[in-house]
Amino acid sequence: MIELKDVSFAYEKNKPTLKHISLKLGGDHENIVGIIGPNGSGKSTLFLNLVGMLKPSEGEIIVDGMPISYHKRALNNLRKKVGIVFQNSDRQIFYSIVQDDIAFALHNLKLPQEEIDERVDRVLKELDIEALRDKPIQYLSGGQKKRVAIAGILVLRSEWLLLDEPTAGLDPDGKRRMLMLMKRLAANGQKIIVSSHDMDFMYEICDHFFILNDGQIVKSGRKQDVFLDEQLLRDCKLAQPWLVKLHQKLKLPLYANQQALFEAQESELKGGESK
Ligand SMILES: Nc1ncnc2c1ncn2[C@@H]1O[C@H](COP(=O)(O)OP(=O)(O)OP(=O)(O)O)[C@@H](O)[C@H]1O
Repeated sequence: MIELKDVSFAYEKNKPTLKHISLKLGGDHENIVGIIGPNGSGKSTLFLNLVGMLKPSEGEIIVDGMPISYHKRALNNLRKKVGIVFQNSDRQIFYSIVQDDIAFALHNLKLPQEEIDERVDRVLKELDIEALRDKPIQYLSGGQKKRVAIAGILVLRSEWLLLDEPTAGLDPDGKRRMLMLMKRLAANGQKIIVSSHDMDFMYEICDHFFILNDGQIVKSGRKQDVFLDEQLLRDCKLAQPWLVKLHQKLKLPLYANQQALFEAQESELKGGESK
């Protein structure tokens, strides 16, 4: 469980970017938590506070019952628990060849070579990037770099995975793969915190949401709690997912994902045919 207690953060004195945030992450049935909010609302700043790269100006962050300690060794231990994939993949790629980059943090942890090889092999397969194994990173596309950056964090097998805009720059197939990967990880018990401006993606993947606006949490809850309030979404410059629009404008049931909608329509069509 990660708990924020009255956390504020300011890059510049007296101009807080995060304002008195109190929340709990990692409750039952909340494997994938979404942080949504307009540009500049503080999502990335919140993520950097969660991994100890920024320190709250006020309040504290408690991970598994212990307040984050900002000493070097404590922060190294925290990174084993909470991994982050930045919005900009270049920020976390250090080595020139894909497999060396993915193995980098594992060498730092001084794991035996055999285990490093096994973990790297597995993650290359999982992300379907085995063909990139020996490629120089400078020749990869943006979407490929994103997958390498994610691989470099997944190998650490941290309990928490923070994904800042994981679908930015991905084509529709890349987005679909990301969705499947996150579902697979969550089904295996991985706790994920994700932020994205793609509301259809977030609606489908997240179990629980926090809306951040101007550094404050203005709403939290499940899909139906946060996405049915049109006025709130407008105030926070957020789009309504298409499944929510179908529900509100066409009075269809509120489907959790497009598969549920298609299955329901299909069985209705079949029912009509058999009459
Ligand atoms: N290193 C920094 N120094 C000073 N101000 C910063 C710094 N990084 C971010 N900010 C400011 O903090 C505010 C929140 O930025 P942040 O990147 O956390 O927002 P965000 O919600 O992630 O935005 P986006 O959706 O555009 O990624 C913005 O006003 C931004 O200009």
